[in-house]
Amino acid sequence: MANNSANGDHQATKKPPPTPSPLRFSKFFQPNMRILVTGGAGFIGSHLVDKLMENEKNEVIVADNYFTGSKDNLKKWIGHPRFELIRHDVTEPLLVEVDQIYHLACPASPIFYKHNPVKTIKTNVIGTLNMLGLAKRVGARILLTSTSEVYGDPLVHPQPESYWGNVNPIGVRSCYDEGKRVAETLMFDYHRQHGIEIRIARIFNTYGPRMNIDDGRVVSNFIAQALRGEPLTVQVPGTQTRSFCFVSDMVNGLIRLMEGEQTGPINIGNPGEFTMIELAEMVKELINPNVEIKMVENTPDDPRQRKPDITKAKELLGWEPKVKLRDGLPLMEEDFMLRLGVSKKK
Ligand SMILES: NC(=O)c1ccc[n+]([C@@H]2O[C@H](COP(=O)([O-])OP(=O)(O)OC[C@H]3O[C@@H](n4cnc5c(N)ncnc54)[C@H](O)[C@@H]3O)[C@@H](O)[C@H]2O)c1
Ligand SMILES: O=c1ccn([C@@H]2O[C@H](COP(=O)(O)OP(=O)(O)O[C@H]3OC[C@@H](O)[C@H](O)[C@H]3O)[C@@H](O)[C@H]2O)c(=O)[nH]1
Repeated sequence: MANNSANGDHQATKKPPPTPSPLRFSKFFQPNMRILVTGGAGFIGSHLVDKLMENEKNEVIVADNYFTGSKDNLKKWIGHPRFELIRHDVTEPLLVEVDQIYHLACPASPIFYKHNPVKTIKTNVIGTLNMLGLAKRVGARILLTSTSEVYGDPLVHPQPESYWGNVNPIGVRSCYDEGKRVAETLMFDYHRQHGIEIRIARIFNTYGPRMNIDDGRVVSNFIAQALRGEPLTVQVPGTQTRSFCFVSDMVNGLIRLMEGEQTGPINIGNPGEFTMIELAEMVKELINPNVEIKMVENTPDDPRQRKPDITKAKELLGWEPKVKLRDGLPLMEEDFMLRLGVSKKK
């Protein structure tokens, strides 16, 4: 009898191929993109996670030490098959297999970053080194959320990315602003020396739902004070300016930067500029016309003016903010009313 296999005809002996694991066809276990978000339990991070999770092809891993963030911000994703939450401090190395890293971990409110300045600078320097080491090992693209604070108390106004800044290297804010400047340096050195794909966003003041109620930042302070019927505390002189970006605009800008071809640094912020007195008056008008505005002491090295030049973001990313301060404040008020358990004060 002819041996079928001898003439290359394997018909008789051929076994069917092994059945692939059913997981191969599950959308949950075949993500196109595994994304690490450090600081993902915080304010901006948790909104970024919400947006990334909308895409069924993304698997999202959050690493956070809960210093200023909370599991509460991520509660709708806990237990989801495409989501993982790790209690982890970025000053320690992290071994995970990912394609993209959004590196946000760092306290952002001045009262929190000044609380333990040595830890803040370690988070910025050692934390960023660890995340760059991870990016290098697994070939991931990494985005750093730097800050407008790298411009310090700026002498150029508005601030373009080409401005090198006016930062006090030994002041009480230095753990944060110099920390972020070193983090930017590390990003570029890893890029030049090791070819790591980097993205740097310089974020300007961002506000929105889920900010910590007693976070200490100006928008959350004023809204909480207005809802509690307490005086709005404007720190002297009150003529200092900031430009406030709503968090949904910020998240869209960060994703646009990560997905595009530009390393940055690129300013992401809303150029609408307000003095702190103007902000207090707007909060009073929109939220509680009965509250007082009270002038209080300021802290050292408070930048006197801040407004992003977003020409690069517009031209290179096709991004610009959409939500005006006047429209964003009521969205934040709703969230604060729920969390404070209070009703409208009008
Ligand atoms: N919100 C803004 O106006 C603004 C402006 C400029 C830059 N940024 C940057 O954006 C990022 C997010 O800011 P945010 O406003 O969401 O602040 P946030 O404080 O709400 O979030 C920071 C998150 O990082 C976590 N974290 C802090 N140190 C950590 C560590 N060592 N290891 C692991 N996790 C750690 C915190 O627990 C928190 O969840 C920060 O990098 C901040 O510097 C924010
Ligand atoms: O109750 C308050 C709180 C703050 N302020 C003033 O409001 C201005 C903004 O202060 P915030 O604490 O909100 O934030 P800052 O702009 O100083 O720093 C922020 O900058 C960009 C990010 O990197 C950080 O989120 C944060 O450091 C300051 O001039 C401050 O003096 C008040 O007038 N009243």
